[in-house]
Amino acid sequence: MKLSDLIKAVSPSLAKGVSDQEIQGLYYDSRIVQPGGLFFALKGTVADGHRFIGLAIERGAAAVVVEDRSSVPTGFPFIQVENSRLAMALMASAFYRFPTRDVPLVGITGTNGKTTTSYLIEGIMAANGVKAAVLGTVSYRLGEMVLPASHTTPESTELQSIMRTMIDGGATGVVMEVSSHSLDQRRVDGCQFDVGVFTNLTRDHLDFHGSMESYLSAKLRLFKELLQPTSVKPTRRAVVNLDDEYGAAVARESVCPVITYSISTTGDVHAVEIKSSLEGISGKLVTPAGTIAFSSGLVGQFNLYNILSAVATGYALGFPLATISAGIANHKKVPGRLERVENDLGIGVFVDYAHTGDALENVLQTLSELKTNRILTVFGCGGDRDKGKRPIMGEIAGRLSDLAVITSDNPRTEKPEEIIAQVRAGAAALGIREYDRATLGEGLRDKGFIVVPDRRDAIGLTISLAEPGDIVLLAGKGHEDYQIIGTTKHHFDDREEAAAALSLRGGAQ
Ligand SMILES: CC(=O)N[C@H]1[C@@H](OP(=O)(O)OP(=O)(O)OC[C@H]2O[C@@H](n3ccc(=O)[nH]c3=O)[C@H](O)[C@@H]2O)O[C@H](CO)[C@@H](O)[C@@H]1O[C@H](C)C(=O)N[C@@H](C)C(=O)N[C@H](CCC(=O)O)C(=O)O
Ligand SMILES: Nc1ncnc2c1ncn2[C@@H]1O[C@H](COP(=O)(O)OP(=O)(O)OP(=O)(O)O)[C@@H](O)[C@H]1O
Ligand SMILES: N[C@H](CCC[C@H](N)C(=O)O)C(=O)O
Ligand SMILES: [Mg+2]
Repeated sequence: MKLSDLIKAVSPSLAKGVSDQEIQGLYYDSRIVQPGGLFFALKGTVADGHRFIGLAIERGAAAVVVEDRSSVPTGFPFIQVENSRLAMALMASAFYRFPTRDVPLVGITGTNGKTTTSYLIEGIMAANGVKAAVLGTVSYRLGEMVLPASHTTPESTELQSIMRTMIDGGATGVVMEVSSHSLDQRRVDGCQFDVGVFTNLTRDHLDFHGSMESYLSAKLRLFKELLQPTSVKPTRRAVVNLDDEYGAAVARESVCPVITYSISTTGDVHAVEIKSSLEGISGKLVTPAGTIAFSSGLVGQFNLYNILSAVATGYALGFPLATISAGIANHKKVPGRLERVENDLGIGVFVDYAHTGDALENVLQTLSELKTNRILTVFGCGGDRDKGKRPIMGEIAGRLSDLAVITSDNPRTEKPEEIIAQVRAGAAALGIREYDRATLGEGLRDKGFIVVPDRRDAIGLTISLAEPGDIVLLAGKGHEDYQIIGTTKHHFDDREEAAAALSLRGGAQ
């Protein structure tokens, strides 16, 4: 695409040397620039991309997009903009021929439930003959075409490129998770959403956002700015969880019509006659278009919320009720979300991605309502992430489990023992018993917790202790097949570790 065409996507404050040069690709990392590329200088949290302009030019960049032109060599073509990330998102959309103009696009934001909701919406779309590309934490996927996910929401250049590839490859719809980081960093500003979904807002990522207010305002961008009607998509909808503390604010701030959902009758979409067990949830869905029965293999009240958000989205997209209900029944299994590790020992082993206080509380609450015996929880907190959630998660795991096993979860560049000490403080403050291996060897007599820093060891120990009827929850890593220590990813999969520990007892299936 010619630079003179690409520049039309933005309103530069100044541009020099822009002509018909053919742009071969878009780059924000100087280290991978190819000849003929357009380099965006981004001011990051660690480095300032403007420092790497010289390097990008050496590697053959044809022009640069900058916020500050002082580091551009005299005579080199540049485009100066107020916000390089925003310019990159808009130009990426144009470069890849506006992928989201022609297909329905659903964006889901919120602290928890995005991945699960995206899989449910994929199922509803499929029941309506729409083949959806699903982009999020687990992978970037279109049917059998699966790309590994670097981020929950990729950077705009990757995002637009992936969507273009998937649409050309047969996608007729796109469902994507929209993380708060991506809203803050303008990764999705080149997207034309049809529906924006708000699931909930609870504590997470305060290392990045600083406060709940700024975390909320990042999420609100989707509803206040990105759902403005345009000539291409004049009818847009917001789908909002009215039961969440911040739901009313999101509904009030939305610039398009809002469809609310709730587990009480206050929501435009709600559910009645609910039956819930370890096998799943069933009942009736009430929508402005009528009422219909539903049944799902998903477990727990939090998943009822995910079902309601997906149903409200199906309704917002104008799908018939019967297809919505069929889609809910047939959705693709969500990897690592209350995923059962089968065994012959009568132990309920579940791998789950709960890595926030709210998620952990929800999943443990759900399991404790459904349990027949004890709950043993293995969990940790990620390094280089929100430190404040650590004691909170320690307290929740200690309070809602018979035994909480505190271990490591992606320590990254932090010292595992320091992370663990912060988690431990929350459990210890409950005044429950702290075990060590020797005292635990005598049996789990009282409710308590134990620190086992090595995750493999922690899983092995916990499974060796479990009795028939117990529930073992392995929380925090879900679908992840790695443990990040320092900056290196080592293969590690909770599901494989659990199966190995079960087979030591002769119980793996
Ligand atoms: C905190 C955060 O979101 N960081 C993202 C951010 O990096 P940054 O601002 O720190 O970048 P930086 O290192 O300061 O560098 C600034 C610029 O200089 C460039 N550079 C740097 C070095 C060099 O030699 N040459 C060069 O050009 C960099 O490519 C970058 O463009 O911009 C980068 C480029 O887009 C992202 O890859 C990076 O994601 C990092 C890897 C990350 O871990 N992000 C996580 C926290 C994240 O985004 N998570 C969310 C959601 C999680 C959830 O909801 O659970 C997600 O959507 O995945
Ligand atoms: N609606 C919900 N409310 C609260 N907790 C939930 C909800 N749905 C799922 N959870 C819990 O949160 C965990 C993560 O769920 P899911 O992956 O769907 O959320 P997510 O928003 O995509 O998370 P992430 O931001 O990390 O990608 C689940 O494993 C479960 O424990
Ligand atoms: N996308 C989230 C996932 C956290 C999962 C947990 N296993 C951890 O590493 O903290 C993040 O990067 O904060
Ligand atoms: Mg997710």
